[in-house]
Amino acid sequence: MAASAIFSCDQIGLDLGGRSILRGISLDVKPGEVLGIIGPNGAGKTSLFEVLSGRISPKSGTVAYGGREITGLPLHRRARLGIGRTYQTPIVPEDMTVAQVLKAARQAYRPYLTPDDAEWGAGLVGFRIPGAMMADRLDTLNRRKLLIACLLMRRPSVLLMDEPAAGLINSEIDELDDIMRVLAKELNIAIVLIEHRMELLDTLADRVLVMDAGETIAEGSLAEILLNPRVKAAYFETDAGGGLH
Ligand SMILES: Nc1ncnc2c1ncn2[C@@H]1O[C@H](COP(=O)(O)OP(=O)(O)OP(=O)(O)O)[C@@H](O)[C@H]1O
Repeated sequence: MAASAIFSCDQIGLDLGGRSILRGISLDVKPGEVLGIIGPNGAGKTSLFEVLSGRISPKSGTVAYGGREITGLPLHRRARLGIGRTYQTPIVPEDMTVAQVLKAARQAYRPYLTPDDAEWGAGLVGFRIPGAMMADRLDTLNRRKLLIACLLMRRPSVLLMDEPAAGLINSEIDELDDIMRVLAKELNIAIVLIEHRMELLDTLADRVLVMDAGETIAEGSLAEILLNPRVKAAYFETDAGGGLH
């Protein structure tokens, strides 16, 4: 792990359903840095997030946060350390108002947070929906904003974001892009971002890691990885099937 990294994994191996899903995946991210992860469908990106967030234990390898090994720590304990995760589909509770969701997040665990904390989190993502609105009536962008606000009020130092732009139109993606830049560059949050939109990675990612079939095939700036022959092969060979994801 690089000396200044806040979060890292080393040589992660994972088997699921008797199949090898991840082999030898290592990465690290520094405060304020955005690390993009791309790769074709089935490359193992989401499985890697399962391991990084603590939902699944790897077969081999380690995960570390702030210089401390946390491989055996479950999801809720990692959240308390300051590692937040967002999912591809922004699922919000069906029977709660926006205010109730924010309150539940404030009181999910100690220390309980104040309404000011929640307001701060909501303000950072520009979430301006009245508290009385039912959360399941929100559009995709506002669902994402609400869920990110719930994480931000805890002042996380690492965010694992799985395709946060999925289901958004271009103007919304631009807004999200601005929000993420503020989180990384002004709040100094380390962000690991699964994203297949090159435009978003181009403006946001400091480095990009490319996965294919459970392995890392390239890592570097977006310009560098696009010139990499293995990346080109993975990109063009899978293009008919949807390209990089
Ligand atoms: N619970 C599971 N049991 C068995 N195999 C699984 C399980 N979860 C995922 N896989 C397999 O692991 C491989 C990696 O899947 P994963 O969803 O991590 O890839 P991905 O890169 O996120 O793909 P996508 O871009 O389509 O989301 C796939 O072949 C998938 O079928």
